[in-house]
Amino acid sequence: MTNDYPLDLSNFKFIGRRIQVSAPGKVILNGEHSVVYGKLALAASIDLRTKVEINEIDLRNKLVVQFDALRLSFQYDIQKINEVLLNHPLPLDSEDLLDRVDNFVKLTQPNLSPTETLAVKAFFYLLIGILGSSSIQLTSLLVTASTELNAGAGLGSSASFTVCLSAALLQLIKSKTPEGYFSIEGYKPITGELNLIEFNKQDLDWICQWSYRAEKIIHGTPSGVDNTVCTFGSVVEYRKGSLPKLIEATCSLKLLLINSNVPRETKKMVAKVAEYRRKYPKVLDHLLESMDEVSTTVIDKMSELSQLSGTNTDDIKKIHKSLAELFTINHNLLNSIGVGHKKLNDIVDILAEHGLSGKLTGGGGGGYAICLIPPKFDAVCLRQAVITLECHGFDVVETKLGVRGVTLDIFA
Ligand SMILES: Nc1ncnc2c1ncn2[C@@H]1O[C@H](COP(=O)(O)OP(=O)(O)O)[C@@H](O)[C@H]1O
Ligand SMILES: C[C@@](O)(CCOP(=O)(O)O)CC(=O)O
Repeated sequence: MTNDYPLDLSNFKFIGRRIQVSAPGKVILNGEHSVVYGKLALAASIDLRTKVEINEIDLRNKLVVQFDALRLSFQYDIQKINEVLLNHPLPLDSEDLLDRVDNFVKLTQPNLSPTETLAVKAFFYLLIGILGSSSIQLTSLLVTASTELNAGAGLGSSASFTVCLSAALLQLIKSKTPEGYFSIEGYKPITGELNLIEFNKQDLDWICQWSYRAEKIIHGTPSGVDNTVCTFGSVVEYRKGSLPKLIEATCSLKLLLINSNVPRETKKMVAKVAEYRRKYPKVLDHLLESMDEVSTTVIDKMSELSQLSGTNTDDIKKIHKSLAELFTINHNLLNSIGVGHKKLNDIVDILAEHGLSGKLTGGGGGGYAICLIPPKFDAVCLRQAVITLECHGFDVVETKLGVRGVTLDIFA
């Protein structure tokens, strides 16, 4: 199969449903990697989004797909997909579905790069699992994904992508089966009034669950924090197996996102920590436990911060100093478990020279670092820090935290 990127989208005539959804990326403020082992993490959505569109098109018997972030386009005959993947539908939680998709992608697109393969597998897994759990037939579709996030850099691009795909496919089946029932046994019916204007709590729970399953393909053993934040948005206290808790206070925090421009893959970094833990279980468990303590202390400090009024300037300063120190401790702990990088340390050093504190975020080994900007921080000094970082080849953007989760932006 050839890569036809970029497709001339004006060649397609839209004839039926038009669905566009978007979901934010995320930053982990504290607790990356330790969260995989059941420790506490604090994460927040950011103001950079992924967008997925599904359009029914006037092109007989074709599924056309384009992923801008990977500069990848491909087309399939629907008949082939039906024969191999959909004729005997399997629910999303079936191991056999994963094997079926694996073989299908290997056979039909053997020349994809490893990153492309992961994205294409996640796509087919969701498409087949979700459509296969409903009574609707696959019709000719154009599916496009684009993003403001740098993929594979620690800002949750993969979760943002799988959340959007899950949401767009859910909207498709909701709009085509107004009775709102999945047809496969074992799937609970969507109950309550059918709402085609926005996603309700029950929809969001499905989207979150499905994207978690697809994240497993891309990540290996995801903790679930990324898909939770990308689905629900906000600032979230997250521990695997417990209900996520929203934290309001941190929404006013400002953050710099600094791209080290060093490529890496989350899956490999998570595997590296697992290997360290296998070799040195006691050492690693103590380090992971310390990360848990860091997250707990940060959450306590943020809750103290939310109780102070704007006039307690000394107390506010003191808490921000503690948050900065805890960021540094967290960064050093992440270095100790093997997910640091020299460039990330350079970023943290440059920030420190300007009176700021930073840490790596997400999978590490490259990708992004983050820096909390204390309130009333000297604007000239902040500008200087940004200029110095840029002179060293790092890209810097300021972002808002705690934005909305997945949204239905167009439905026609
Ligand atoms: N917008 C997108 N379109 C297609 N695939 C994507 C997109 N965003 C992420 N991916 C997939 O997710 C992988 C990156 O995941 P990961 O290494 O976890 O990084 P991140 O920290 O950005 O989530 C990419 O290599 C690709 O396979
Ligand atoms: C390392 C980890 O804690 C976060 C990964 O974040 P990202 O995919 O690199 O954005 C893994 C996880 O929580 O699943």
